[in-house]
Amino acid sequence: MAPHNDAPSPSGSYTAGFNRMPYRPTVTSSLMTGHLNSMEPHSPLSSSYSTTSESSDFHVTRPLVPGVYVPTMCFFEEGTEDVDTDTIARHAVRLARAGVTGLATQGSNGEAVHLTHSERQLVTATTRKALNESGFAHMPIIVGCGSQSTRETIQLCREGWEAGGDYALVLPPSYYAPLFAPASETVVSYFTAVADASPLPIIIYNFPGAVGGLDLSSDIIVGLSEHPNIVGVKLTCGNTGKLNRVVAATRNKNKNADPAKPDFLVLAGSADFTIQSLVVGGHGILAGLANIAPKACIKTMELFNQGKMADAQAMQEVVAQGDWTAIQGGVVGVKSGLQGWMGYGGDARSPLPRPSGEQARKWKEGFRDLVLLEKSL
Ligand SMILES: N[C@@H](CC=O)C(=O)O
Repeated sequence: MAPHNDAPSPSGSYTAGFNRMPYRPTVTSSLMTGHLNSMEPHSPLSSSYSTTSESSDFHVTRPLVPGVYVPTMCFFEEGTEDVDTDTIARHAVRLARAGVTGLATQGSNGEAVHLTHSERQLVTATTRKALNESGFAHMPIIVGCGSQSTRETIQLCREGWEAGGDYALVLPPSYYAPLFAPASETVVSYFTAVADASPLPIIIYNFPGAVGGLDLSSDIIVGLSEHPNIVGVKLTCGNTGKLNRVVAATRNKNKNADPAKPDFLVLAGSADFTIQSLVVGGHGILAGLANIAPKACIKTMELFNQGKMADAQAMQEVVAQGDWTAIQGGVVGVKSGLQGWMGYGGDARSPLPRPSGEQARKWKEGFRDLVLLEKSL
């Protein structure tokens, strides 16, 4: 896939965390609502994180580096189901203080499908503001932007940018997948069109379970990685063979690349295969379980990186067992677990069910060993 014509020359002065040429589509949309304008999500960073780019259109981007990224939960007021900005802010700061590398709003745990466009912006802007005000202005926010049409996905990317996001996590559309042109053609043209137009660099989201089984191959992902505005992938498919192929094919695109800042970030999409993905060259995780146990997820990576394999494996076993509860319970079970152990979480938006007392006890119990480990760290 040829780089887009608008890609600037290699001499560009871009300073973000991936060692590639910057990509600067022109952004003309202005969808800020009153409450977002008053929050000024970008302003606290305008000096310390500005690039010296020739284009004022280009969004300031925080480095995308290896580590643990958390798709944050979205919280709602009891009764009204209005977005609970206080809890969203508090949760973001708790995760940041635990030491995670970045957050993702509107990932699979963020109930994006339950939110209006303006609510999505409110969640992202609230998260940005909370991080900025608590000393984590450097921390990147990835915004879930996948939608069923190319047009709406681009709009969500623009709105995510306006709300203070740094990267867009994009699922392929799936509702009309049986009508897609031969093999991968429609999916490739979708990601290319979105990447061409998005002010946010794109992270491909491969989660077959969320898109009717549509599973992007390593060939497709590696091909898309050539686009200057596609900078990473989250693989929730759990296929570490694919992860290995993608890492191998996207490593060293830039011969001067800093290994701490990979050109193309390859993340495991679930905490239950953290060290398995690190073994084959992965750069970390973007995993819902870190809402419950951020320190255990970080420690698992650290032990592996320190070469303490037996300890890393022992910790991975506890993490994988906890993740089984998260996988079975989904957003309902993770919120219930948070409520049971941390005293906040509440319910998912209707029509997702409220857990019964017995179910709540089951979700809490499923996280017991993991939470005890977390509290010991
Ligand atoms: N199990 C996944 C679900 C989505 O990717 C996660 O941990 O986030």
